[in-house]
Amino acid sequence: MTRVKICGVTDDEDRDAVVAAGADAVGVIHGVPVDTPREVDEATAADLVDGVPPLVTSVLVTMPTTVQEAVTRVDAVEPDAVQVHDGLSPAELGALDSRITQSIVAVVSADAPDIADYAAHADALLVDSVDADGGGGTGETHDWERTRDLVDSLDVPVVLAGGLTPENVAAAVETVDPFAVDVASGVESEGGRKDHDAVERFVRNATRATEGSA
Ligand SMILES: O=C(O)c1ccccc1N[C@@H]1O[C@H](COP(=O)(O)O)[C@@H](O)[C@H]1O
Repeated sequence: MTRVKICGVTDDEDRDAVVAAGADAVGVIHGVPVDTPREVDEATAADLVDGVPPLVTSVLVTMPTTVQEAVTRVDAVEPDAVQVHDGLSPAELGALDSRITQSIVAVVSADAPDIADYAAHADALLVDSVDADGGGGTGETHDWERTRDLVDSLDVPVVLAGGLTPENVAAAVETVDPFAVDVASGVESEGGRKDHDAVERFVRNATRATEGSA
């Protein structure tokens, strides 16, 4: 069954709507050196994570430049998992793993040369359409067939992200058969605000596609 993560909530109302829609995971973005309306400050990130109920996974999405920076953010926000975009090498992810109890989701571009190295040092891989600054939230899709190959060849869970919407998520699930799908800008009414109807449709369409392929 393909799970669903909705990323980039910025207030309690959107977080609660994402949970009510049936998402498996909620992403909070903090500590990213890119210009995005979805980033929140440390205190807001910690409050949003604190309000995620049991049995739903809270994910801190961040772009640290050092292991210590990642540890400091994880300790402050206390998520269930940390999603690391850019900045850390596979070996540094291994070092991070020894210093935190949270699961690590490593973000890679579908055409990166060192995907297997990241897979060896992470609990899951998130394959995204990464921009020139290493950030996500691009709203762009990538070659889903390449990600399907990763699903078939790697042992770690693979999360599909990049340009997903309520309209294309069913086709994405059918093509890639990922462990989970992840969306940020594709379910917004404006930058940083979730469209609750779109969130519900995204979760429903991803779930129905999963049931159809079972
Ligand atoms: O969403 C952002 O602004 C962002 C900024 C920096 C790093 C990661 C970010 N988001 C992640 O990118 C994926 C894909 O986003 P989209 O659906 O294409 O808009 C998103 O799921 C976040 O995990």
